[in-house]
Amino acid sequence: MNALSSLLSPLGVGTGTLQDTLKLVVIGGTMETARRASVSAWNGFVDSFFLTAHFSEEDYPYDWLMHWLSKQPAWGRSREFEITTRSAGRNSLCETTAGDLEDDEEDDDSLVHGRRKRKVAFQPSLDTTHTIYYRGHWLRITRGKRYPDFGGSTLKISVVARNNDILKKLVLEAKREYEKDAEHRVHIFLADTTYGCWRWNGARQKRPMSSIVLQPGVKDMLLADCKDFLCSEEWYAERGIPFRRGYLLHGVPGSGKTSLIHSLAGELGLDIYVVSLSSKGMSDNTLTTLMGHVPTRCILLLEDLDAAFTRSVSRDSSSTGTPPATTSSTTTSSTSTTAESDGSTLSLSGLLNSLDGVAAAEGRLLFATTNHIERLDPALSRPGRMDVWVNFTHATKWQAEGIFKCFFPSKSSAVVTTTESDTTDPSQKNLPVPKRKAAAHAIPLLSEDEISELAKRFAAAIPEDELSVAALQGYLLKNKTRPNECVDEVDEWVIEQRETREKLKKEKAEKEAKEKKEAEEREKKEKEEKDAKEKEEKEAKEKLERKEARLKAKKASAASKSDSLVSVDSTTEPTPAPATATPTTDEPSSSSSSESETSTGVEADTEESVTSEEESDKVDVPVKDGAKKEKWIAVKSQPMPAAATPVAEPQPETPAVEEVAPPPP
Ligand SMILES: Nc1ncnc2c1ncn2[C@@H]1O[C@H](COP(=O)(O)OP(=O)(O)OP(=O)(O)O)[C@@H](O)[C@H]1O
Repeated sequence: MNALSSLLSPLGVGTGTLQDTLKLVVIGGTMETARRASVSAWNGFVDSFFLTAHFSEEDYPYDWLMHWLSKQPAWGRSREFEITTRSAGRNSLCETTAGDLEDDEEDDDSLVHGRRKRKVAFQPSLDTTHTIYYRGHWLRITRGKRYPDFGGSTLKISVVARNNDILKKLVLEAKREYEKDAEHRVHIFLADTTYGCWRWNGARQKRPMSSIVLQPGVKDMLLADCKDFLCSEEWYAERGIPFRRGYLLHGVPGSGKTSLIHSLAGELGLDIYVVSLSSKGMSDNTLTTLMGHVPTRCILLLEDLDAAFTRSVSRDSSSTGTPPATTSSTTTSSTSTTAESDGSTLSLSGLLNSLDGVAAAEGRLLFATTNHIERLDPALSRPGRMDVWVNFTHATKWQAEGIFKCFFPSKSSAVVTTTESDTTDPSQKNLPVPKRKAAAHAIPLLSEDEISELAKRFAAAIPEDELSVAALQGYLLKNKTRPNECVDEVDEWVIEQRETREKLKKEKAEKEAKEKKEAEEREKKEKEEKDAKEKEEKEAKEKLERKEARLKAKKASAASKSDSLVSVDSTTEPTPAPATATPTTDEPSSSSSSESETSTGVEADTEESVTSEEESDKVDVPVKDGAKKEKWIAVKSQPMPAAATPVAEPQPETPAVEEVAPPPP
């Protein structure tokens, strides 16, 4: 210590200060170690005594528990919140929590500037733990993230208990409550082709069956068939028939196909899984994966089945899937290009396999809708895949009357709060339940007789099977507060509709004719261009061939020339010494050919050049002094036997390759 104090004395630090600092360090360290030890001991204790259950956002129990938790006051009293206006999970029911801001809002349905007020809700933050007392047990509940980067919530519930009975009770209770609250909603799931999974798209209010007006018996038949199917699993199993049922709803647009499916889903308490076959990235594999992940009891909806066929859904790689008569080459090429460009490689066989292949889910009700049944491949619509076919037509008079009664409930039905009414008319059975809150607009309530009378008059004015039910609905919506005027003006409206339809038809025909004309012109132009190109190519080819022929001829003539020279040299008398020096062997031909090329063209050139070369052995060459001399060519490189070439006697003045002057005549 003395040594230490002597060491520190020059620095001005006293021994006492140092000691105090050391003491603080030791005490602090000890305390931190003790804290960590106790935390880890507590965690060990928790791990050994607590039962822990994990719930993932992708599965239903998560929704049940989130819904249950949202009703627990302790969950709402959390001291760390996320404030959100968005739905956290697939169940919009779970976004409201106890203690949310809605308590202060008087009217949920009130509108601000024509928009519904946004609901603001508290949600306990991620990674915070809440303790809730439930049936004599303390539950420790933590909401966490499944993947730190990609999101996806999980729920962890721990409880001190000997067995997991308490957790089972909790999940069952949460499920019951959820189902009770979700009773009036239909959940919609959409196919995500990127990840090959289903995404929750929203929960819609159930649509009463009574609001769908179809020909008598159609709704009842469908409902009974679906119910019968859902409770016949054993019957199917005993007979070895795959437990699936398919319904094909086909017919004109706006006739209630989709609405009926929504309504049936509500009535049967099923969720709807919608897949669009023409969506981007749809392939055989994706579809098979999606179909394999459809839950057992649900409605699988393939909307606008025929639309898939305009996107080259083919049974094999070469066919388009559409009946041959309707397949134009242009359509095929354009559709296949589109399919390739957006990565859609769905084939009809892939679709069929996914519907009833080994991996296809059982227990689901398959509904397919189409506006063009004639475009469907028979394999797709055969019994076993589509067991029940329902045709939807334009509105009949019966439907017109029914829909009018739906829009203008009579005094007596307006006060009925249940969905059952005692009228004998099936279209009046299960009239839509009156809204909980009075509508902003005042609908004059007429007596039942008055409404019946008006409905009959309305139906009489509607032409049979000419206008869609959706169109009638549009007209009634426009006149929802004026039942009498609505009927008075309906004749006028029908005329208007006809005129509009005619106009649209005419415009469409004109547009089509214009497009056709343009297409023809384009085709003609393309053909002309193609012909011109072909002609050009042909000419170029011919020119090339002629050139090649000329070259060949040149070569041949050169060869024959040298041969003939050799033979001439060897047989003729020796030539006297040349008068003038001559250029090399090819000089005469090249000069004459170039001359002819410029003057007479290619053919003349070829002939002339050949002729000139042929004649070049012996040409009358005008000599300066006017005397005509014969032109002789000798090739130096040609070895000539000494005995046979007396003319080749080397002359001292004669160059090696030269034009020799023939002997004077
Ligand atoms: N038979 C009907 N009964 C009641 N409402 C109908 C009926 N038909 C059509 N509608 C109304 O018309 C609108 C369009 O109906 P929906 O979408 O069901 O027709 P769709 O046949 O599926 O048409 P698309 O073939 O174009 O998809 C909806 O708002 C629906 O309320």
